[in-house]
Amino acid sequence: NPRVEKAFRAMRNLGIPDKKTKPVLKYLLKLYEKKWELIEQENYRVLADAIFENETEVAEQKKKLDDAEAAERERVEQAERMKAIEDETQIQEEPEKPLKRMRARYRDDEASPSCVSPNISLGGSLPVILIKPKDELLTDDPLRVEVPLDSTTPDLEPEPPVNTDAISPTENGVEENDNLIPDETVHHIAKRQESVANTDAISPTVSLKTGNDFEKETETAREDNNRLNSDETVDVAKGQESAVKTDAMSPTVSLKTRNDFEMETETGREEYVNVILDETVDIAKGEESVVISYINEVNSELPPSFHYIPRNAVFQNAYVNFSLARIPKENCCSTCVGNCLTSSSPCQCALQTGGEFSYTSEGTMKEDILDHVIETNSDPQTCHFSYCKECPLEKAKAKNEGVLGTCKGHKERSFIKECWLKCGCSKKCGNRVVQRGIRYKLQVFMTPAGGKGWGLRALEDLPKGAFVCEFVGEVLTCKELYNRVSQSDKKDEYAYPIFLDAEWGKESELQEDKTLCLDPTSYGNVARFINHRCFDANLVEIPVEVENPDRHYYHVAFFTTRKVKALEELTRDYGIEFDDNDDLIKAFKCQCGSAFCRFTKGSSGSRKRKCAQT
Ligand SMILES: C[S@@+](CC[C@H](N)C(=O)[O-])C[C@H]1O[C@@H](n2cnc3c(N)ncnc32)[C@H](O)[C@@H]1O
Repeated sequence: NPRVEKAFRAMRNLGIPDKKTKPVLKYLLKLYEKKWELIEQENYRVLADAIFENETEVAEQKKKLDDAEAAERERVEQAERMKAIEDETQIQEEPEKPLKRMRARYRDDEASPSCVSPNISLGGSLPVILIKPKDELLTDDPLRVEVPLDSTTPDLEPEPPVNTDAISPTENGVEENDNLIPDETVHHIAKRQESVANTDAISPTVSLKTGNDFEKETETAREDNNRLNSDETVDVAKGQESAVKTDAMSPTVSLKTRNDFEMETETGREEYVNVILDETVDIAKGEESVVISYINEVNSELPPSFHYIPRNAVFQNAYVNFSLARIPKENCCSTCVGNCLTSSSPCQCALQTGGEFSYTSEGTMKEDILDHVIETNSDPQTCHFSYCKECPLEKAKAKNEGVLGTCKGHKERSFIKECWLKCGCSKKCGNRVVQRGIRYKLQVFMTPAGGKGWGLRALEDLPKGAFVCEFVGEVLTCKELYNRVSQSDKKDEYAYPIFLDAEWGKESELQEDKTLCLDPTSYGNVARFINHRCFDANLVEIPVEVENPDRHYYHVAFFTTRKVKALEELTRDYGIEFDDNDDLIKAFKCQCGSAFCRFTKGSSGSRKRKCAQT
């Protein structure tokens, strides 16, 4: 059946192996009474969501069953111990004769054959514990019954045999390479527990609905995600606690609860159990609110080793000081309640950015603000630069080269100012987007052969102005970065750092510990996989002020410059100049494919480079 094959192919493209797709597809076909169009719409979204949700639910059930098994084993062992004690005690309670016999035996062996104290009395009535045969069910949970998939769902449309050659290399990679991984601390393969913890936030109580209901629900959940819930005002934690998780919850539909399943056919249960057995791969090791999978359909390479961190971490000498005292009153909206975006007049935080919030109520960046940033990036004439008297970058280079070069200029940037701790609003306030973390499903994937190595893409369509992820790494001083890179024998493998240089040129005396950059090479997040594209990249980096009014340190966030389709590679302009041999990290041979590629056309000067850096 070509429709079955198409569905498998669509799921493979999302990194979902056929063996996971098969049971859920069967289930949905049955549920939707073979109305394929409900499954096929939005590029098989119902199917993909059901697989993701099913995995979580099933993993939880598996854990419960494992716990029940362990408890049962413990009960059995306890029963055996009690039985042994009872036997011993009965011996002691026998009349004189056997007791004497025992004494005589002790004397002979000069050691007690038993550790039972003569004082122990069990009162004669031990509980009766039935020991079940080993292969019997240890719980009465029908989900334990594992039946081969092939014997299920007689009413599924006939399928063509699955081509095992075409099975996703991810699946093979996981199974075959799992035990080759030497270090548990690296991110390669998240263990099942991590994925369970990570998807905790997904409600198991939502049932699958038919087509329209499903769409409505998805839509509503997405809106809920982005809009303020009016009840927040009564939430003492202002949504900072569990809401952090639910915030980021994927607005999709879960498979049924166990009870629902019990009411289903035998088939439903069998499929449910079979999905348990698959490992989930999460590059983020459960650190994000969404699972970040990886897939390699090109070769057998695994993603590079690094420590996944969801937030920046200071390496050593960088001066990054967050304290409530350092945030002046006028930099926060302490009297606000709920959602600042819905207030009739701009709050203090909005006043920091000209009285206007940067975000829409849907959680995307406002189009005019975004367009302005994109325009200034692409048009060198509109860029404004400030120049350092003694540029920290040049000073750091001079340590190696002995000559102090002149500052090439630092672009003046438009900042986003988000609400933070000292603000009165809720965590769900519409002016808190970047700090709530990744919410779209992302995937690390191997770009086509001979290309750019690993890249990043989304598994769902993204609107224009969507926040994709932050650029997270170690916070280093320029000096530390230069020392680190110049001493490294793997200069080519450096993930491009970002300099937090928005204020550098404005200060006459810039302290060394305040000239900062972010290096994601060893400690970073998913942004370290974003490849470069000259000028017309679909992501733009925007500085975000969150917890610190001091612009020596800020966050760097990536937003989409236009609508981006699911599976399209996400790219950013690194701002490198390909003919600049002066750079510490050597430029690569650019394969971005852009009509404006600076590598193929020859680099056109430092101003363009600085513009592209945002
Ligand atoms: C920040 S990493 C991006 C992730 C990287 N592709 C990987 O496999 O880990 C930067 C490296 O990716 C490669 N890269 C990024 N953009 C590229 C492009 N447009 N053309 C060729 N290689 C690129 C270069 O090797 C570069 O040093």
